[in-house]
Amino acid sequence: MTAPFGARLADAVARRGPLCVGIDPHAELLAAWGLTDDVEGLRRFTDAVVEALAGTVAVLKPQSAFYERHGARGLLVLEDAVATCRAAGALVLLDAKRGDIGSTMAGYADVLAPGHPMQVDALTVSPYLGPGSLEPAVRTARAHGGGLFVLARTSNPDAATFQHARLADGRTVAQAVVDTVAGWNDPGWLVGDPAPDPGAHADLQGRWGAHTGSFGVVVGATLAELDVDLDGLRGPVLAPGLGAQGGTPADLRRLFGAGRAVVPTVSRDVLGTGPDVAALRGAAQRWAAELAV
Ligand SMILES: O=C(O)c1cc(=O)[nH]c(=O)n1[C@@H]1O[C@H](COP(=O)(O)O)[C@@H](O)[C@H]1O
Repeated sequence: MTAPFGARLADAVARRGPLCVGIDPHAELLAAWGLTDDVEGLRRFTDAVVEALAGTVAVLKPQSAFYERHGARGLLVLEDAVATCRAAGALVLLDAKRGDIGSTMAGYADVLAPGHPMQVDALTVSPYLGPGSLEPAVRTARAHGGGLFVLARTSNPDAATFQHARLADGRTVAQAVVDTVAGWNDPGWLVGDPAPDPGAHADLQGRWGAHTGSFGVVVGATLAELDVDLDGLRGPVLAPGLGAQGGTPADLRRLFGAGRAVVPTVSRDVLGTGPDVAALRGAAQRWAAELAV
């Protein structure tokens, strides 16, 4: 059986460092690389990023939107890239921000299961329909060693409009999302589900301490201050918003300090250095080095 995602992530980070690079083939980037905005351009862009980074970066995060906009043939490009990345030792986090009623969510979550033509290691999901709506995805993830990253406090400027709304108990929506995900990282959650063996990867837990759960949250690196309490999460934090959205390594340190399992993710700031494969690799290495300070 595949090891739990949290353990596999801790392992990948121990070997390759925590950086995640997003594969976001924007039309503007295709043009900047001298490529056509079609499936051929998409494939050449993706191949270059995968060649540059799949052997060195811990996590690659393809943005589904930019493949879907090219139709079924765009998804074939994504499918090939996912398989190549995983074969090269990178974890693949599919950024599709899925979220629907539970019965439909089960279908979306199949992307974490063996036999799916595009099986990935983890998926971004939206909690807008309520905690129960995501439970089928939690079950699938648990059964197959997959992971979920749930949008909690996102990097976009107006995120707080909804995410700072308060529940009857006084918590913000963002905090309620974090607390829900923390519950999923408790192996006792969902009695009867196959729980990860907490002893199997004890050797990997040194670096990230107890933060090796398979269920993480998204918290932007662009926040003025950390306005959610992550102490009980026991899982990873995906931190987007670096580079193009203004977030810096110093912001990451200011917001999250040390001792948390933070996966910083950068897309355009790395991708903009292409199409040269060495330049892409160099940009990712520069980010990794700055983040390590
Ligand atoms: O889930 C995400 O990855 C995500 C969450 C969030 O709060 N903000 C955010 O920018 N993202 C994604 O992260 C990527 C950021 O891209 P860059 O701004 O180019 O680094 C995009 O694919 C976004 O969809």
